[in-house]
Amino acid sequence: MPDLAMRPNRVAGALLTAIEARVGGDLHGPDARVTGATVDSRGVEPGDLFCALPGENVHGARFAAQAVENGAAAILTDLAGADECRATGVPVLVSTHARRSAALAAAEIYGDPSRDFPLIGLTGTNGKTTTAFLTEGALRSVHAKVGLLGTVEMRIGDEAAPAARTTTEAPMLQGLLARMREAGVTAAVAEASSQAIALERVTATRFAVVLFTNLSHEHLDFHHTMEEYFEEKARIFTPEFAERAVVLVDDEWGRRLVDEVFVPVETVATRPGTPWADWNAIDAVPTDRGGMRFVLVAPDRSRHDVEIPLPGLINVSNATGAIVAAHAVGVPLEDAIRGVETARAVPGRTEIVTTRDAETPMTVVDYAHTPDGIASVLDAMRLVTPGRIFIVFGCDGLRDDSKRPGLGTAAATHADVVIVTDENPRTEPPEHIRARILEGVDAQRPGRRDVLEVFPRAEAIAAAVRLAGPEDTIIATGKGHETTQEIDGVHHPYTDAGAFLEALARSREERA
Ligand SMILES: CC(=O)N[C@H]1[C@@H](OP(=O)(O)OP(=O)(O)OC[C@H]2O[C@@H](n3ccc(=O)[nH]c3=O)[C@H](O)[C@@H]2O)O[C@H](CO)[C@@H](O)[C@@H]1O[C@H](C)C(=O)N[C@@H](C)C(=O)N[C@H](CCC(=O)O)C(=O)O
Ligand SMILES: Nc1ncnc2c1ncn2[C@@H]1O[C@H](COP(=O)(O)OP(=O)(O)OP(=O)(O)O)[C@@H](O)[C@H]1O
Repeated sequence: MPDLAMRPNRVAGALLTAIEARVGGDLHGPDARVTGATVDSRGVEPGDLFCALPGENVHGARFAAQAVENGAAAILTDLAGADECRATGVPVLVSTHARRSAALAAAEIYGDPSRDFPLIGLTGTNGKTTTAFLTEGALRSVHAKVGLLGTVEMRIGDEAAPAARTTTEAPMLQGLLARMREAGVTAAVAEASSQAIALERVTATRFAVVLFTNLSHEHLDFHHTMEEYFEEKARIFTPEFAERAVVLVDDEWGRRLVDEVFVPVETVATRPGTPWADWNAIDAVPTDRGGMRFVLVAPDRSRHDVEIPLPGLINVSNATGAIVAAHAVGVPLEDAIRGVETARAVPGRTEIVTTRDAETPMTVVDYAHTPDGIASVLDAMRLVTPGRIFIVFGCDGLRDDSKRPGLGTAAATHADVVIVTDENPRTEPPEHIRARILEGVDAQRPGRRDVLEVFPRAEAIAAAVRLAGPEDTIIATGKGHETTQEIDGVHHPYTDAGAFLEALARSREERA
């Protein structure tokens, strides 16, 4: 797979006075042309505007001198960073809203690339990455070169790079979009996390369509309340960001969003019991290949058969959202359906590691890390499991502590055998994280029947493999596509798929 160039090769750039006019800050120093933008001094290229932003640990202005040494032609910062940046001698643009200004400046420098091809934005608690891959498939059915930006990877046609975060910082996002335009991309899809919206990473980005998947408990360490979390997501359903919207109305938040959307909106219902919407996915049943078959009813009441290789109603929702969003940017409906049916597999999301045979269970790697995600994926696996469902999971350290009991309750409610283990504890004591999850397990299953606490994680997977029979399914959730486990600041090489394969090989040897 060829490496991905993160920026365009040719950039006209922008004058600082033009940027000042757009962002509304104060320019100190002479006018100059800047030809790129970055928030990280280590990634500065000659001619860049270095955006020195306040961080959680340190102010970016601390790195102003290093940025200038690396070739930064000018700096954008806030009042707190102004003196340190001005001491470097390059022109400094000071803005009271530096994050927002950085996004607007980057869009100006790269020539507002999101206006030059249809970009679909996806937001919601669960299903963004899966829907992004499915949407990419739908777009590919008629577009020769498609872009994708999300949690797993950033991709332009056949070139790709692993992604560090769901939604990258605005200057990199604008650079990537400009690179897409230069490379001949004619349609793209991008995940927009709620944190990214709050941190202005998608500001100055124009979405032809924004899609809302669902909302449930997540990131409340950052957003504090569900109300605030919802309001943040709702921000991109306005003319500042979007031309039109597609909203899944399976949950109360989607139904509420429809009333607050300020752009033309199409509604989508994908679950039994959801009131009839513009688009409806009905009669969903599992296929004997482990996927789902359903009927999509279009607004003109025409009926379309859809068959996807992914399990459960969650993926019926994801596939339907992808089809409707792609259709909204001009992909003919039948092409969008065929494209979703044959989309690239999504790494680490309901990904089957081994199918069941006469002796061993089916093993699955997944990325559910919210209570709703765990409940939903276990329900999805139930449809393809004649026996018991084992779940192996933990929770990341230094993230939303309040969701941990909810994870435990969801697992104890929807799985048969619950194995609590470690995920990426980071610098938190792992036993504290496990204890918080077990509080929720106990609320649902006070006697702890079929509940185990096993660590390290590979041992937990091995324990599940020892206990499960051929009719059973073992699902390890929370790490998905990740290739390391972060413990005490060290990233240890580790994959759940590798742990499964090793444990299965060992159990085969023991039986032989
Ligand atoms: C809260 C948040 O957004 N944090 C991001 C922020 O980190 P920070 O504020 O701690 O940065 P810092 O270390 O204090 O540094 C301050 C500034 O100095 C700069 N710097 C730092 C060192 C240096 O040598 N040179 C330099 O210029 C940094 O680029 C930064 O701009 O700036 C860093 C550099 O851009 C990001 O890596 C970091 O994201 C962290 C990793 C993160 O976890 N972010 C989460 C909240 C996040 O964005 N998650 C969402 C949602 C995921 C989901 O869908 O579930 C996402 O979109 O991924
Ligand atoms: N529509 C859905 N509703 C609820 N849960 C879902 C849905 N789609 C997927 N999931 C579950 O959530 C997990 C994460 O899915 P996915 O990566 O597609 O979502 P995401 O929104 O991109 O999350 P993140 O940004 O954290 O990666 C999946 O592994 C699956 O267990």
